[in-house]
Amino acid sequence: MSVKYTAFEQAVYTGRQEPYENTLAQYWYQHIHAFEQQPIALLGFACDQGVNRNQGRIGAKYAPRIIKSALAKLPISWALQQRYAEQLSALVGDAGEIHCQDEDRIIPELLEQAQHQYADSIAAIVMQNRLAIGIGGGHEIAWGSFLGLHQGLSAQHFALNIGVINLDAHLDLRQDQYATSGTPFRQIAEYLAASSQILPYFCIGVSEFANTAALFERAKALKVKMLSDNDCYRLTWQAIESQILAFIAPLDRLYLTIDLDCLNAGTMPAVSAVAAKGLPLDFAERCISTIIQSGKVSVIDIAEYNPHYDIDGRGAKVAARLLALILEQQLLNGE
Ligand SMILES: N=CN[C@@H](CCC(=O)O)C(=O)O
Ligand SMILES: [Mn+2]
Ligand SMILES: [Mn+2]
Repeated sequence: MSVKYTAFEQAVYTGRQEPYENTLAQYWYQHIHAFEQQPIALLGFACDQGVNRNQGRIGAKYAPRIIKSALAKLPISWALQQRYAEQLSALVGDAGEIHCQDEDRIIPELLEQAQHQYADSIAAIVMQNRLAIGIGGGHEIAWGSFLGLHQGLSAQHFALNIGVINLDAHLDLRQDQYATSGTPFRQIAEYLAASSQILPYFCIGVSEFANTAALFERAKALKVKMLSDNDCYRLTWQAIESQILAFIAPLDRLYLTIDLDCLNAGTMPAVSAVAAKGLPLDFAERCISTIIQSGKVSVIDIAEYNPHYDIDGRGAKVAARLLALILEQQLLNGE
């Protein structure tokens, strides 16, 4: 029962062999290597402790390896190849995984240790001015991602007006006896409140049927900006985009976190808390593209994929597609 670090594993990155194709037949597995100086770093957070403490269905600790392996098999777009030509292998690095080795039991302090170790690695990436992409694990990854970003920016004395955008059916503002996958944004808000700062927090996709009135009351007290799952279906994209842009405008930096249970269950069956309604994948992708195009995103994570509940690997494909979209948007940004 301890926290363990494992480095980049070449064996995760395999895919089709196409020796008879032309040179445009390129896949991510051919171009992701150990993290050194690449502009984007992937960091796994293999952890079930947060979901277990939150009375959920465990299994998310297996996610980082499976999601990386699914990403490995996706092709690299024409646009990226045109832009980067011979440099494709210098774009994305794998910084390994932090494992919260909890043996499926609730263990005091172990999650906290894992979150701090993960945060330190995120901070190191942020200090190199690279984009850090965390792959959970449950949504307890969010406390580590934010802490890492905050520490990384503080160490460089950079502006700390950091906003959080969370694509999620849940507010994750729970009050509990300890940190869980349901508490990260309350933890962040309290951390900032200790230095009299307010957390700019925008939750997109929040469901009235998946959060108690106590949570909505806390969200109101913390001035959380929300778009409900119904809003996401019923408002025009123009109205939603303008809300996202208005939220981002006054901020210096952004932390984007994607809880996969924001998606409809057909698209994303592989989560602890399956959505009864859930957002369309296209909507989530539009939001993600708009947010990345702001150029302010320093840390992104994807949380809650649980392979135990996947159907024919479709959840892994969706998670990998979102990751590939993030890589593409970030790398083509500023064109
Ligand atoms: N990551 C957090 N998730 C949800 C889980 C809800 C559930 O298990 O039903 C939350 O705490 O609200
Ligand atoms: Mn959720
Ligand atoms: Mn969540």
